[in-house]
Parts: sequence; structure tokens; C-alpha cells
Amino acid sequence: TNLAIYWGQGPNQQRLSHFCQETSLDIINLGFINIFPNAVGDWPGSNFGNQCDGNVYPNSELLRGCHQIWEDIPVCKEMGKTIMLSIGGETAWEYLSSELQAVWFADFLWYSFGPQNEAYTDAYPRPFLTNSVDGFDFDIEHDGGAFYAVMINRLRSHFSEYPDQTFYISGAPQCQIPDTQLSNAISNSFFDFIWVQFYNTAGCSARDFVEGTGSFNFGNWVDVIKASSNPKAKLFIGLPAAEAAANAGYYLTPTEVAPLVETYMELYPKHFGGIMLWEATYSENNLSPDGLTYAESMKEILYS
Ligand SMILES: CNC(=O)NC(=N)Nc1ccccc1
Repeated sequence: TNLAIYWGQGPNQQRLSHFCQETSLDIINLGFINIFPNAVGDWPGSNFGNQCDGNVYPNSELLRGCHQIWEDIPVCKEMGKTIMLSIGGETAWEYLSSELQAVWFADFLWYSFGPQNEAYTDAYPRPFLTNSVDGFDFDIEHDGGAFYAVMINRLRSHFSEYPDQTFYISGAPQCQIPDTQLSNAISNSFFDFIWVQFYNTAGCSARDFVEGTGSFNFGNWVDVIKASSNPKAKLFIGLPAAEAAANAGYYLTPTEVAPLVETYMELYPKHFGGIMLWEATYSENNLSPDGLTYAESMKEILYS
């Protein structure tokens, strides 16, 4: 099973390669492409917190000086990490208002952040230079809906142009079913990983499991996946990596997480994909009594 973690929005965060040294991390979601194109031909915007040098491409909010990221992606790949580019995020200015816009956005992301293709280098920027991400994550927290399936299917058609390489699509729905933002996409396009945010939403959270309310709904999410375009998608338990990483009351200590993970890993061995954490810097600063980061504590639980 895998441990996925978000990086890019942490307070005073360290650069990506710092986290790629941590052997407990398998998948790293770079957050975020947080501004969506207003129309076909318009460029999206990005934000990676304290990283990059503040410069953007002309007439856009797309960062162009992310030297730490373009220097560090090769280090992370060398360490065997899967690097996903995350679209959306909590503060994103996001909406897709047409199929054409969804196709344009997918093409822009592919030619700008996917495998370098000489035929497109003058039409599209390369914010991470020649580095290619391993896939795209959808952290759509509002204004979701029909066109995400179009966008993801377009990305998948680009993936198929590189049959000898593997690219992934993932999503981070809230735990309430159906998730307003992503349920349409999950039904109508192929996801490899779904990491449900089992926090910040009462009535279905990991906290509900600990309290014994019976409303923690991992099992129902397995049913959603079985009815989706990819019935074999891997389902991850999304958790806050520290008290301050989520709204009050949703953080679980490693001692509280262990029985939850053991229960659902055994109940759903085919669908249980692992744990997702929000987010890397909070995990880093949240050490257990024996000095493990929260992510390391989670990895120990996954392999216990
Ligand atoms: C996968 N995306 C998130 O986990 N976003 C997230 N945690 N946003 C947030 C919401 C409320 C308080 C802090 C962070």
C-alpha cells in the first residue's frame, strides 16, 4: 500500500527534495494549479507557497521561476517517488464552464507539464522545464461538475500517446457521498487513485470511526468505486497530518489511526490503496514521542 502526501502549501515549507529523502512517502501531490483558464486560449495560474521566484509568464498568473521544483523533480524520481500535479485546492478560483474549456485546459496541462514534445514547445510554456509529472490530481473543493470528466478523458487520450509510460489520474473528494464536485467525474472518467478527505466534513470522517458513530463511510466509497469507470481504482484514507492541518476535532493520533487502518485494510484488501495526508510540512513538524514524523508513523501502521 502507498502513502500519498500533498506538498506546496505548507507554512515555511522546505523544498521538494527535502521530502523526497523521506522513504515513507510514495506519491507526492504538488499543490496547486489554483487558477483556471477563463476561456479557451487563456492560461491557468499556479501557487506553490514560498517556492519559486515570484515571476510569472506575461499576462498570466502561471509561475515561471520554480527552480526548486524543476531541480528537485529528478531527485524525487531517482528516489522512486510518483509526482502528481494537483489542480484546484481550497482557495482555488476554479470552474469549468464548457467542454471546449475543459479540453483546452487538459491540453495546456499536458503540453506544459507532461512529457516534453518539441512540436509544442513554442505554443506552450514549460514551467518545470523538461521535467514531466506522472499524472494529475483533482482537488476540486467547489464549482465542480460535468466537465471534469471531459478534461480527464482528454488527459487519458494524451496518456495513450505514450504507451510505454504510465500516467495517473487521482482525485480528493470530500467524504460525503455523492461528492458534489467530483462524483460526475468519478462515474464518467477513469481514476487510478481516490483519496477521500475523511476530515473537515462531519458525519463521514475518520473521527466518526474513533467516536463509534457508525457513519465513517469507507465501505460506501468502495461501492461508489465499484460503480465507477474504474471499479479497480485504489481508495485511500485521507487524514490531516497534524492538529493544525484541519478544522478542529478531525485530527487522529497514530494510536487512533491504527485500528481504523487495520479494520479497513482487512475488510477491503482489493480496494484499500493506503493513506493520503494533508500535508507534508504539518507531518514534518508533528513528531511522535520516538521522533517519527506523522507520515513515518502512518507508514509503520500500513506495514504493521
Ligand atoms: C486534499 N486537499 C485538502 O486536504 N485541502 C485542505 N485540507 N484544505 C483545508 C481546509 C480547511 C482547513 C485547512 C485546509
